[in-house]
Amino acid sequence: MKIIDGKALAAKLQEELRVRVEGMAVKPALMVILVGDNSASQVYVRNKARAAERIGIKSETLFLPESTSEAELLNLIDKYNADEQWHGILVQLPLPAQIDEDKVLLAIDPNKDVDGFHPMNMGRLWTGQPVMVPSTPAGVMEMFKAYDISLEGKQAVVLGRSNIVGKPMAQLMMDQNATVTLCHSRTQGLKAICQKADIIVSAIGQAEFVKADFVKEGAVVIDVGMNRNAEGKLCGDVAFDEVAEKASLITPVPGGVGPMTITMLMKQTVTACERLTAGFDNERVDK
Ligand SMILES: Nc1nc2c(c(=O)[nH]1)N[C@@H](CN(C=O)c1ccc(C(=O)N[C@@H](CCC(=O)O)C(=O)O)cc1)CN2
Repeated sequence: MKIIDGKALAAKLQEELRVRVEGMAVKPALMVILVGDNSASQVYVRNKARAAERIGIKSETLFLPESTSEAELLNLIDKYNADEQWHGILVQLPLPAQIDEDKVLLAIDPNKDVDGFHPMNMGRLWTGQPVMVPSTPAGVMEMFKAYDISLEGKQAVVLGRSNIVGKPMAQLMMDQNATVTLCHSRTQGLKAICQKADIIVSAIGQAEFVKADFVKEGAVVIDVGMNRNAEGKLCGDVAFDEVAEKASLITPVPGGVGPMTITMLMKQTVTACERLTAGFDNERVDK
């Protein structure tokens, strides 16, 4: 078994981005909006700001109170959509209950939607014209590339059907000619489906859900989960120690997919800047 080192790969890709940004006449700029006081989200936005700084991306984080109304947030998004100094706008999820997440994601200019969550960017991904791709699945694809994991003709299982991970993950793997089974909480015979998989990507959000008896000998196991176990320790969806004995390649948590998520967000911010400064417009299908 070999461990896929997301932290090392992220550092390498961030250094490549730093060099790319050094050569850009207009420096990319990212606006991050955090509503409320979710402690995990605070860690993530801080890590995004640090990564941006390392790469040479200008970034600002707007900390809004938990009581922020939907209208207030939508007004701010309109303001940053119109402000040419910002190439990327990101609203950290989850949002407080009074704010409709779908409305917020729809309000972000698709050209500045560095998270790739706008329905237009989702639709473009689904129809084979990706522009902005959700960072977590994009990060997993970079891991496949870096570790020479071919998806061609492989049986892949994705656990979890969220818009930000499961669905785009399945699409990206299909684009590389994998046969993908997208499983979820109502899937019957889930273990048997997993046992046939060459590649398992788990984003189900349950600590140690994927056990050794789910996994075929030699399978590749990617853990997107970010959970706390009974002792309050950060862990993924995969029972790492026992699954590692059967897998050919496996990602740890922490230090696996997480750092890649932030790196891919930075990459998309650089791309958004390049596209916007070159006058590309996502809403035109010919671009
Ligand atoms: N607007 C967005 N919101 C959320 C996204 C997203 O892509 N865009 N994804 C997640 C949170 N997330 C990024 O925002 C994220 C989660 C985890 C990590 C990470 O590096 N995890 C570390 C461990 C960190 C820790 O110690 O707690 C790791 O796995 O090594 C980065 C980004 C939901 N919201």
